[in-house]
Amino acid sequence: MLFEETIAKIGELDKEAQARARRRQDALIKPMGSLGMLEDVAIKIAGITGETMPWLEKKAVITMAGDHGIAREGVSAASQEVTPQMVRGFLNGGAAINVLTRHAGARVVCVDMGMAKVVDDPRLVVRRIGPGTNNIAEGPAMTREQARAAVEAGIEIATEEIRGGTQLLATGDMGIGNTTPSTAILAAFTGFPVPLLTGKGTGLNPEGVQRKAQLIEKALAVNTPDPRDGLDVLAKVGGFEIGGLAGVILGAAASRVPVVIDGFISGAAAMIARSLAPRAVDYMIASHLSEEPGHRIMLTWLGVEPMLHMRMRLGEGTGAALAFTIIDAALKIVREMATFEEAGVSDEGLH
Ligand SMILES: Cc1cc2ncn([C@H]3O[C@H](COP(=O)(O)O)[C@@H](O)[C@H]3O)c2cc1C
Ligand SMILES: O=C(O)c1cccnc1
Repeated sequence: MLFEETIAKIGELDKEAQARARRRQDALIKPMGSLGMLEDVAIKIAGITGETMPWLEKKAVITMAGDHGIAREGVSAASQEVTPQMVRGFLNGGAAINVLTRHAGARVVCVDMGMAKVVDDPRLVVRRIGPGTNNIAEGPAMTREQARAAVEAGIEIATEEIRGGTQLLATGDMGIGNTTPSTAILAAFTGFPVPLLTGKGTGLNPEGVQRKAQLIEKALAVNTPDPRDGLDVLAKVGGFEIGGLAGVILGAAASRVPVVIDGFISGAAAMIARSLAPRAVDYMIASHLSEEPGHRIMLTWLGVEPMLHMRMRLGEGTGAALAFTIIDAALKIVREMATFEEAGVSDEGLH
């Protein structure tokens, strides 16, 4: 029931808080709207939290790991062994996501949603749905029950974090091969031609990208995911970490906590979340535009605008962690800037 209850709990944004936040922005000593997305994101967070001058001190990136049966078809430049190896890297603090979360004053929570191999480490949150998904070029990635269990695990993890005091969440991923199911999800929802959406991921050559696109087309033909049914899309062409991240987004939205969406894989999870609960989009903040060619189409479909253009294509939550620093800046503007009245600056002609 957690799944249905969480979806039912996702409410509208607080329009009055947003109007108050807008008025505050317009009272600050700057031309109206001149801080662009810094203004927009602060107003959005006011709508989510109900506070005109919010401050989100405790932040966490939930980085979920999973493996993919289709990795054995050679859809990635890297081998599947790298998934657990990188997870150890996250736990030991030496990966890009560790550096960027430390920089942003945030934590990383690393979750095993279903790697092929078990990593035995007490610092790892273990919510394994299975030892990697099935090969989507041959049949469904997982059962509908597993898809639901993955989403519910994500909801629980987000809810526990929030209960522990976390005020800003973000999504991150680790799973060799996972740009392939993410592209399949994007194609299933948008109907765009697969070759237009398929990118090099970790670094495939052009022939590799072409083969990857053919395998994605095959996965869609074999499985015929129903774009009106988010759980069906997740079960047929998704992944355990993608389902978990969709759950993190839904759990955050149900608790009125903003959730920063990282790159391409997190974007696919956001598409699943939106299809399950359209209002979940109101709680999403898009961090950056990935180099994956389908990412712009993905964000347009979601109806969110990325804050950063850094030519990044890593995943792990790295773009989201970087976006935390921009969100901090946006919220400091609201709290620390003087108003026209306080500073004795004339606003004649500006309002
Ligand atoms: C060393 C290494 C670290 C990573 N960290 C994130 N990814 C990223 O690359 C993978 C997706 O790309 P593809 O679909 O091409 O496999 C995911 O694990 C993603 O998180 C990495 C990939 C590698 C090789
Ligand atoms: O945009 C991303 O998140 C991404 C792109 C390529 C490989 N891994 C992640």
